[in-house]
Amino acid sequence: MLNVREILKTFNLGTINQKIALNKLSLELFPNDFVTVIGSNGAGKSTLLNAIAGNFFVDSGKIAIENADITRLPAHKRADMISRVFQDPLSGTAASMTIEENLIMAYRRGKTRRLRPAIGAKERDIFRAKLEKLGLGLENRLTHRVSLLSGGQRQALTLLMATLQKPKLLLLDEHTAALDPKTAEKVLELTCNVTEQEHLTTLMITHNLDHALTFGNRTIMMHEGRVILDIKGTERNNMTISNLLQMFEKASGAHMNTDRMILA
Ligand SMILES: Nc1ncnc2c1ncn2[C@@H]1O[C@H](COP(=O)(O)OP(=O)(O)OP(=O)(O)O)[C@@H](O)[C@H]1O
Repeated sequence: MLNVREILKTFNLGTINQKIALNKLSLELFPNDFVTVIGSNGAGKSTLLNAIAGNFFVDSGKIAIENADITRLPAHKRADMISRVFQDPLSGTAASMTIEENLIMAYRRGKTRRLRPAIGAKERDIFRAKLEKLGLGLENRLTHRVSLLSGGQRQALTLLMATLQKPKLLLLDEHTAALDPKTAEKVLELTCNVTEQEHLTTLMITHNLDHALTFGNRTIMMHEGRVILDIKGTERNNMTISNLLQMFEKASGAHMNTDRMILA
């Protein structure tokens, strides 16, 4: 599904600030994989998602989705295939627009750009049905401005918008980290529901080691721009957080060093 082959990304090449953020990293995702990504600060997790989304071109290596080489495809041309949700609940939606105006933009993504009439009754029905599944009562607030919603409601709406047109790949960049624990759990539950219902292939960065082992079917650990562990199947099912930390230390020769790590 996603095939990342030996990608290299160096920032500030030839300067005192030179940094190899991705060091010939390889990763393969299979259809319906939900992979959680953990690692120390500066391990290259966000840079990996940026490379896949096309925020920059990698220095070398190859990125393919469903066997199509996208390595040199600009970000806007990857946007039909790849959806991304960021940490900041304010970043994924347009505050001054209504819920239905936000949804229609996502719904018509990648479709012909000719002038369209206003939102139709059929589209509203689809939005109501999808919003109802979130269980947040937003189906009755289609014409409310998004600025009136809470952070959790906005992040749930962003998630819905990111998956309204089924993406080939969903990238979640610590998308619950800025929410209070209860809301974070709710948004994670919604994430699981939508990825299962839509059979999505997903990469999710998290600093919460419990979430890393609980959600999805695979966990990868990154260190210094590489994937150093890929845990799945029975090994993952039986894994405790303490095992995970031990494995990290053995594979990397370092302590997992993160200012935001949540152990449980
Ligand atoms: N645009 C950039 N310019 C220069 N250096 C960068 C840039 N983006 C990332 N880096 C550097 O690349 C390395 C990897 O950063 P990245 O943000 O991918 O790490 P991360 O694993 O997501 O870390 P964190 O858990 O702290 O968010 C870091 O040393 C970072 O300072």
